[in-house]
Amino acid sequence: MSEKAMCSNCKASVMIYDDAERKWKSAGRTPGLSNVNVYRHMVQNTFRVVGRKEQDGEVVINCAVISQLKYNRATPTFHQWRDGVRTVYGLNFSTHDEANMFAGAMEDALEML
Ligand SMILES: CC[C@@H]1C=C[C@H]2CCN(C(=O)[C@@H]3CC[C@H]4C=C[C@]5(CCCN5C(=O)[C@H](Cc5ccccc5Cl)NC(C)=O)C(=O)N43)[C@@H]2C(=O)N1CC(=O)O
Repeated sequence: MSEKAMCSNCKASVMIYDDAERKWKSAGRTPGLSNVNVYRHMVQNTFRVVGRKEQDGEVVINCAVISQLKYNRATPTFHQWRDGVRTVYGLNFSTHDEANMFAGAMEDALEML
């Protein structure tokens, strides 16, 4: 397996900011919790965030982690970042612990880039 999970079992509601309407929308077909993870490609040394809905496995986020990424812990359980282009992602975590675990994986990835 060429990709390694950097954190285990973080649950969050994955949101995307709708600039036009100036409000957060749930990523994917329906609102709900997703398993979110940061994956490290062990050969290319690249990283990406993947989130799959708990209910049906729908992939609701698949976002490259680029070195310029600014990861913002807006609140202890709501973290956000911009992808390189124009999408603002928000993760509304179930618990502080999961938020800290995910943020730690993200910050580790950014240090390795
Ligand atoms: C799921 C509901 C959600 C839960 C939690 C709170 C937390 C604050 N919050 C927000 O949306 C805050 C309030 C102001 C608004 C204005 C603009 C936004 C939206 C788009 C990005 N942004 C930036 O402030 C970016 C962030 C950034 C900094 C640094 C690096 C990267 C980034 Cl992305 N700053 C720049 C300078 O771009 C924003 O996050 N905003 C959330 C929120 O109210 N709710 C409740 C609801 O919406 O009902």
